[in-house]
Amino acid sequence: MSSRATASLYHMIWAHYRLPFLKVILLNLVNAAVSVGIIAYINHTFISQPVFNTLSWVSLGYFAALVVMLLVTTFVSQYALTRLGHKFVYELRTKLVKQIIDTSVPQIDHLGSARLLASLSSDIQSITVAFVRMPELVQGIILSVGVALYLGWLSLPLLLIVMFWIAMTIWISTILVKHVYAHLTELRDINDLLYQDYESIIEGRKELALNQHRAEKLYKTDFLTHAKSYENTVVKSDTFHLSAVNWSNIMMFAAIGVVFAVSNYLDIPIAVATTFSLTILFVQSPLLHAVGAYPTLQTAQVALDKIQSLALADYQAEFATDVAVKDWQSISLTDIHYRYENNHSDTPVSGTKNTTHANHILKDVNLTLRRGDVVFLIGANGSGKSTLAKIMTGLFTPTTGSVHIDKQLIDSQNNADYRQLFSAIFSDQHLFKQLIGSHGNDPDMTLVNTWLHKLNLQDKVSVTDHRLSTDKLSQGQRKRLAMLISVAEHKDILLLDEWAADQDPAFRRVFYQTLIPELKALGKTLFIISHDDSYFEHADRLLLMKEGKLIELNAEERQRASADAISMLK
Ligand SMILES: Nc1ncnc2c1ncn2[C@@H]1O[C@H](COP(=O)(O)OP(=O)(O)OP(=O)(O)O)[C@@H](O)[C@H]1O
Repeated sequence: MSSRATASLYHMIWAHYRLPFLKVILLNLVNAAVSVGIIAYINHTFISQPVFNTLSWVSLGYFAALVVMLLVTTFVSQYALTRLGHKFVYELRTKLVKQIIDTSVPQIDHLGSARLLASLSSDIQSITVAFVRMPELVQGIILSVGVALYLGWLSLPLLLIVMFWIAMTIWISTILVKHVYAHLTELRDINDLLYQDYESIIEGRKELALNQHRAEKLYKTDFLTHAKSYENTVVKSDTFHLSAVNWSNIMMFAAIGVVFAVSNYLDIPIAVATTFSLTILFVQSPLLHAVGAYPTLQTAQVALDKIQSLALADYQAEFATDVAVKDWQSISLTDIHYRYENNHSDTPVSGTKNTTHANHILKDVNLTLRRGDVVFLIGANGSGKSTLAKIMTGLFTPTTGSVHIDKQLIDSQNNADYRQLFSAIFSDQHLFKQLIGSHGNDPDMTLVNTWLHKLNLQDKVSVTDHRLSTDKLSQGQRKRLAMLISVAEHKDILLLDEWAADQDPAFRRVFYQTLIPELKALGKTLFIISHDDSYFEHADRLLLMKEGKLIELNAEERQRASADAISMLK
């Protein structure tokens, strides 16, 4: 493992938890001092006594007191480190979730839920395990240093030889551990692939149930390959880890032989050699646990690197709950171009030259939305309507061009505030069961109950403590429920992306003829993406999106669109 890579985990702990960490180190030092005290006491009182029966009850009493002190200091120091570790993990988890909330929608779309869930579950888990094992590493190191000081005081030459032996042991062990790290990094990448498989299996459950060939292919070709490769890699990783632990374990026993051989050669008293051997046996377990804990720190580092590679937004504690401009009159989109970052197709869009704008989904879009407008946006599939809706709502940032609310430019500083003006219902709407009113207050229940009836949901859904009783509804009913949630939010602008497409003809008529005027009467500005040519007359303005270009239709064109929308879209 590169020391640069590990540095960042330690750096993070040091940067944010310096004081508590120093407290933990201090507690470990006390614990190491008590441990060395016990060894010194055994050496002085038990081993170096000329005759064994000179031992008194008082000496045994002191020894028992030292053992109790060791018990207490070990517990207290480990407890302090464990608490610190879990605090670190809590803060990491809570910050990560807030960062995901604050990260731009295109970046989250790009990462996909599988990668994010892998980080939220397995990366956090890895870091937690590392912290649970960290006391062993810290205590092992501190204890070894404390014990080395005592042994150096007893016999420096013997200590130097023993240290050389242990250093050689650890050096070879580190070479083995490097392989562990390489396999752990590989394992983490395989974990991402496994999460993608889990996602496909859960999200595609209906398609897989209907097509067992696809299920078999997904299971055998993708999932089993990834699961097998995980198994192979984890076995390799564990083998190197076990080899490192066993190598260290056995070489520590061999060190006892070295101690006696060297003592014999250098004429070092047998009592000193015995103390050395006893001490090696005493530190063997903590030292080996420390060596064993090291890979978990490496896994944590891999996890931390993975979290950092998600390129999430910087952490900030606050939520953007202000509104950019309260009494706004217009929103203007000027010279907007938009290109999806992951759309690497070099194929020029038909009829266009391969200029720098060739792959742009939106091309030179200009639009002013006035307060109170009811705007319909029509256009062929894939023409860019939803993309425009996402730019209008501030969910996407235009590749070039600008968005203004009145005279104020929307930029990264005020974009989150600007978005608070909108409620939107997209095709992949997520239904939150908790109703929220304007500015995060409780919803106006009179309004909610009225709209529950208007949306004809009164027999399906009830609202208790501002919570919807269910979201297990048909697709069309779910869209109506989304409308209820939006009405309760009481935002200035409501954006509907083909909302009526899932409604039956009777309710579609209710929507265009009754609900739109009522929403307008509530003071809302409506931006509605629609294919329903028989209702275009209900719009104040009709816009047409054609291959990424936006055109506003005049009276004559609107009549043509209502009569023959298909010819207009072509
Ligand atoms: N996440 C994405 N990554 C890359 N390209 C995308 C992405 N989403 C959409 N596109 C591209 O952008 C184009 C416009 O998509 P958009 O969803 O805006 O169309 P639309 O007019 O709303 O279509 P529809 O009527 O089918 O909903 C599509 O042709 C597609 O090629």
